[in-house]
Amino acid sequence: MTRSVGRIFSGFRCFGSLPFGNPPLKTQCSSVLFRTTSERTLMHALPKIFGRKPRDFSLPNSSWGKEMMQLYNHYNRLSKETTEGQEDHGEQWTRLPSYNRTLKYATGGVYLSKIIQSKARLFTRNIRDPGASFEYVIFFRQDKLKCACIFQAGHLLEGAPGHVHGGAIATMIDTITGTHASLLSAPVMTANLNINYRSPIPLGSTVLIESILDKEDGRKRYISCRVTSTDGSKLHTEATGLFLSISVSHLLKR
Ligand SMILES: CCCCCCCC/C=C\CCCCCCCC(=O)SCCNC(=O)CCNC(=O)[C@H](O)C(C)(C)COP(=O)(O)OP(=O)(O)OC[C@H]1O[C@@H](n2cnc3c(N)ncnc32)[C@H](O)[C@@H]1OP(=O)(O)O
Repeated sequence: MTRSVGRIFSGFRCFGSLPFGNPPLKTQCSSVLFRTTSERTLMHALPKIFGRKPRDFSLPNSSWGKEMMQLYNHYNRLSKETTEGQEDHGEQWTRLPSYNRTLKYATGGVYLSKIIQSKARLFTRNIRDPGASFEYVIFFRQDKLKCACIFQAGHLLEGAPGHVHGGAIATMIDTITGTHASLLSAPVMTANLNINYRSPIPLGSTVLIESILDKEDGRKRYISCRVTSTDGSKLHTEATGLFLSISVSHLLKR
């Protein structure tokens, strides 16, 4: 089983270098199987009817506040400007789409997602109420040396009264640094995470989480991370993490 899963995963391994466009929902043979216009229309509507179109959680929704939107627009502009034919000086940013089961939308992942805990959902994307918990969007710089995440912490993430739970902050740090390491060499697992909490984050506020690649050494990726106010003036949290690239068989061990 491990070998066949490994074959499927060879598609998934490309995940880190994917252009993060739309996930491959349509079957390649659709134009052959569905000849008439009405059949084709129905076929295209089906995923919507049955809700199979994946929701991209990193797009704006009505819960996003002014600060969240301002920063989102800022990074979005930096993404668009460079794709409109300007020279790439390594400052080109790309928004990462975010699904509640990323595995499902990678090449061959639909089968793998059935084999590995089919009911599993990404921890940070499993609350439907917009704005209640983790609202975030990650952008990465094309040279992959840097990621930036805009995070708005909802009311379900309370730790100290009126402030964000340290575990929720750790979750976000693991998510950004883990995603960053995955972009460099998917799949990875967190081996070590060191966190210093410097100043509390008010519940409902928006913060900026930036990660940088410190060092690569064989299977090891060392990534550090800072959580600051959106203008960068106040340091909330800083962290360093070690991520190890793994083989898919590691995920199937019990
Ligand atoms: C996963 C797929 C990703 C797909 C891509 C998705 C894209 C984005 C989608 C959605 C975003 C979500 C992103 C979230 C990310 C979250 C990630 C997590 O939270 S993962 C859960 C928490 N982590 C664990 O449960 C690990 C438990 N630990 C282990 O499984 C193993 O210990 C592991 C894999 C970390 C290492 O085990 P070994 O057997 O492969 O390697 P050994 O031989 O032990 O170590 C190799 C080298 O690393 C050093 N090393 C290992 N652990 C270390 C440590 N803790 N500190 C320092 N060095 C360590 C060793 O000393 C050794 O070094 P020498 O080669 O001898 O120089």
